Amino acid sequence: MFFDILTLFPEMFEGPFSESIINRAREKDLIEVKTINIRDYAEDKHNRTDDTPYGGGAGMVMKAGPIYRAWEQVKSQRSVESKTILMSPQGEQLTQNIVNDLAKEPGLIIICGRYEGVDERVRKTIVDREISIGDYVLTGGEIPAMVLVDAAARLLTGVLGDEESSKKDSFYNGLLEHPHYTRPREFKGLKVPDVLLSGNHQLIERWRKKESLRRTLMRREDLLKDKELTEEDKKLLKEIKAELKG
Ligand SMILES: NC(=O)c1ccc(NCc2ccccc2)nc1
Repeated sequence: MFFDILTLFPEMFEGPFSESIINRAREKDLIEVKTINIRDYAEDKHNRTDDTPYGGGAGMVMKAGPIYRAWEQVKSQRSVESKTILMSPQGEQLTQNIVNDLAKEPGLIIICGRYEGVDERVRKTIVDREISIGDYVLTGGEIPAMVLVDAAARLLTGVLGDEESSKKDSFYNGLLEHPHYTRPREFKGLKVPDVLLSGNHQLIERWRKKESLRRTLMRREDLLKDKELTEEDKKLLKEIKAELKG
């Protein structure tokens, strides 16, 4: 899978993508990450990539021309079709389901806006999907782009070793993850739950499922609404609610 990232700050990607999992994935040719500097496609003598907003008001808007020309360039260099994503606060909220979909694409072109945003003609001509990583404004779309690349790349076969499997992920089955423990058995007077030491894998799986449901009920009841619950889930939830009544 390839990620062609259109940005004014390519060097921002050096650090995060030269470390750990993403780097290993790049070395194993599982992913290719290319950054394209939008400024290289500015055409006026001042190399402008932004300008003042029509209609007045504070701030600057990214010009459509340089983004469009950078986009044409990366498009022309890829033999397979790819979706173009704009990272922006006006986008649809990124969820694991959206990441699962996007990770199936052969590649993505990701536009990182700056300033107050990008000229609307960018959306109208080349953007297939506009995505937000949350309801807050950042100085640019670069960090959201890193989030999207990280979340998608880790789902690709071979990127995570089996010790880091993404299969049982919290959002993979629509629930929050159960508590995790590792050595030592006691830390600051807090013991590991006996069931986890029992070696009884059926009991352990039941405990994990129940704790996932408990945590989801306590922290993210909204996730429970979207999930089809199995008979076992319903039974465990009944137990949890009875325990909450004390
Ligand atoms: N919440 C997000 O995903 C996000 C994305 C980008 C961003 N800032 C750059 C920008 C602002 C407006 C329009 C397009 C890009 N801030 C937050």
